[in-house]
Amino acid sequence: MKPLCTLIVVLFVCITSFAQPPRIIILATGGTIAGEGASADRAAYTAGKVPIESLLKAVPGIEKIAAITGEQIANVGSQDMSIDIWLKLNKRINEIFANNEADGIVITHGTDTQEETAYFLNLSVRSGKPVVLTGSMRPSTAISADGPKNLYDAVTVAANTRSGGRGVMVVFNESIFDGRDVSKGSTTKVDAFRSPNLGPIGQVYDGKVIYYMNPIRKADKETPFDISTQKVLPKVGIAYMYADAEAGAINNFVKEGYKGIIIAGVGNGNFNKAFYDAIAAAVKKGLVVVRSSHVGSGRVTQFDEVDDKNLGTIVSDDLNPQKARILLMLGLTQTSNKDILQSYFFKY
Ligand SMILES: NC(=O)C[C@H](N)C(=O)O
Repeated sequence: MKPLCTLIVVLFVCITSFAQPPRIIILATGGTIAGEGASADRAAYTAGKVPIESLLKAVPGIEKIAAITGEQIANVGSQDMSIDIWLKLNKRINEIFANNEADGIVITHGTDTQEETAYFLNLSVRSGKPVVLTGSMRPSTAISADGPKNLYDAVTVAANTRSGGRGVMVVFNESIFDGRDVSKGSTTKVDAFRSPNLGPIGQVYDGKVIYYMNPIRKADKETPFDISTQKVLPKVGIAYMYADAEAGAINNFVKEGYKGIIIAGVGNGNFNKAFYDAIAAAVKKGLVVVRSSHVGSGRVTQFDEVDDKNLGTIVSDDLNPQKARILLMLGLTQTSNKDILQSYFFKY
């Protein structure tokens, strides 16, 4: 009789836990998805106005995918995204997963800096559970606003059991992107995101999630970037190289006490003599200088036209300058050893 009772209890627990819908928490930060304008076009709209409760009301059927709760972390246009908000997001996400409050998280976010937040969280969230960012290109008050569909798709992806262990993702216009490679590729179009080195890792279509690949460059549970006690991050600036550029930005970063500089170089992370001399001086002063490129895709490789050994620079691999800045800021919270920092750029 006893084993039979145990079996019945186990079956009951299994059935009731299977019957539970996935629990998704939406962390809202603002953006055009929460944008509001006076007319049905995009003229003079303001990003980051509408609260998460109203965004959810505009998505019919979303309650059938998951048990959803919303929290307002911030309400800004993502041009005003800040390290403060990043640290707040990181803390709340790690807390949600540590306390088993949700099976997945969706973050609504402006598109301008969405790729940066996605990569920051890809490096710093201590969990393999799904974290998905989304947003929109048209404000909530515009004709054919794309926010409700993107939010529906993002929740669909976050609630899917196959979405775990793929790092932080961006879901936009029915594509699923790896948070490391994704980049904004159009200033205005609804199809705003690209993954310049990989392509999308999957698709979400009519409520179905299909994956084509699994990103391996992610930090997940083993992240070395524990920033739970961090109030600020080491300052890292970006200097943009172009024909006949002067090195004022680099010299200013040194003067202002920055700890690192990313060079948004031309081609394979190249720069002119003015940059070379300023970089050499910055490295002598102890700043970590990383060569990246503003080309938009491809790797920056070591020891080609620039002698990194002699100059004391390291390379970003295929991270664009704004993502290289994030990895260097997080890396510098752990070490200032250039070999270790370079190994981060080849690993993450
Ligand atoms: N489409 C958008 O979300 C653009 C807006 N400036 C933002 O990043 O918040």
